[in-house]
Amino acid sequence: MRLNSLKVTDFRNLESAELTPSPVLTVICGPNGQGKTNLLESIWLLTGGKSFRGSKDAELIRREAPFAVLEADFTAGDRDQSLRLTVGGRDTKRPGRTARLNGVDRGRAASVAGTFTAVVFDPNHLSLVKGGPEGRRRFLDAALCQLYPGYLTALRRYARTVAQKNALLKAYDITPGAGMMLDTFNEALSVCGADLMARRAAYLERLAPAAAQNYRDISSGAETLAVRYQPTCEPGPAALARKLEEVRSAELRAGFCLAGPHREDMEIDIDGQPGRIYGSQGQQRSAVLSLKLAEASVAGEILGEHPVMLLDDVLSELDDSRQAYLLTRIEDKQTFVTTCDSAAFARTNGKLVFVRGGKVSETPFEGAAVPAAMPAEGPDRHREGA
Ligand SMILES: Nc1ncnc2c1ncn2[C@@H]1O[C@H](COP(=O)(O)OP(=O)(O)OP(=O)(O)O)[C@@H](O)[C@H]1O
Repeated sequence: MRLNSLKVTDFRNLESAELTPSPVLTVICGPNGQGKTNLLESIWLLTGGKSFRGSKDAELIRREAPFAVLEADFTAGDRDQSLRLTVGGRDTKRPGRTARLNGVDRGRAASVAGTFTAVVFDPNHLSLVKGGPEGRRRFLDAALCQLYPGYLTALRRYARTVAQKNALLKAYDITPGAGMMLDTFNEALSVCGADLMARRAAYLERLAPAAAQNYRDISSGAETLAVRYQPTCEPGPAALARKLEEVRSAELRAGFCLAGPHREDMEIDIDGQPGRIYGSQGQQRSAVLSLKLAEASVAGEILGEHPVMLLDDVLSELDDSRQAYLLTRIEDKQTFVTTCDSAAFARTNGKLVFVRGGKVSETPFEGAAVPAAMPAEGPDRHREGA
């Protein structure tokens, strides 16, 4: 997957901006609060997904403007395509996000999901290592939903059944025929739960070695990362049914469902120790980054098209050699990195793009600090065509 050009109008603080990225690495530089993440977010929205910042559509439109427009040319497989995404305000004829793909009106932006694909790292993803199991389950489920359309349906069915079972457990003593109803719920949960577990296990079997390799590369072989699935029980509906039977009386006491995919976790060890407890900030960041890069490569293997990588503020807390890995060794996947670290500008062999006050330029803004080590603009600075 390759983004060839992007035109942004009235999106957040980007009144009118154009970007011609490198096919490999583009480093988006600028001080805090200038619009770097906004530019990255605009690329992400081309996927048809919601903002990775959890923002509402109306917040995406430049203040006082009626709507925002994103126009992109990209290559998927061997095919050049164009996508126009409009974010309409409440007062416009078409509020919300709508899309035109190759000149054809496709209605809601979500309908183009899967056409332009990207994986994003933003600092909130650090909770993948630092936070509780829920975030790790969400990571797994979000990745699986992208890969297998049926997964979302199965997940929703499972969540609905868990909610119904929880309601029953809470009112167990006053519900006629509660025992039989509980059996029925457990039977349904063991079938659809085992299905989700099988998908998660198969996905992690591919993700874990890829993430471990990425971590070795980022840390120059100095440290290891191990990612392990912690399933609720052995695979298969029969094992899950047995597990649900085992916890039956505990569930009756607790008043909610205690076993199944909604209680699982994924263990993330750095150098043999739980990363959540013992990992340093830089190690935790490297671990999340390794997982995100692995998510993209597994998606690339399964879907036959490597997603574009969007790495927001990924360099902070990383030492020089880890930064160098990101700034110079990304070789064949299109990647965008934002940074406000002016020293990073000098070290990259990617294409530099400068953002200042909502304006985007391929040359530094007047008065901007540019390190002396930075060589003059020239074709060998960029790895285009690499
Ligand atoms: N809807 C909007 N209309 C106008 N400006 C907006 C809108 N939404 C956000 N902004 C502005 O965008 C700016 C923030 O941009 P962005 O988040 O891209 O910063 P950044 O360059 O990534 O900074 P940092 O390095 O601190 O992460 C803020 O000044 C904010 O006021």
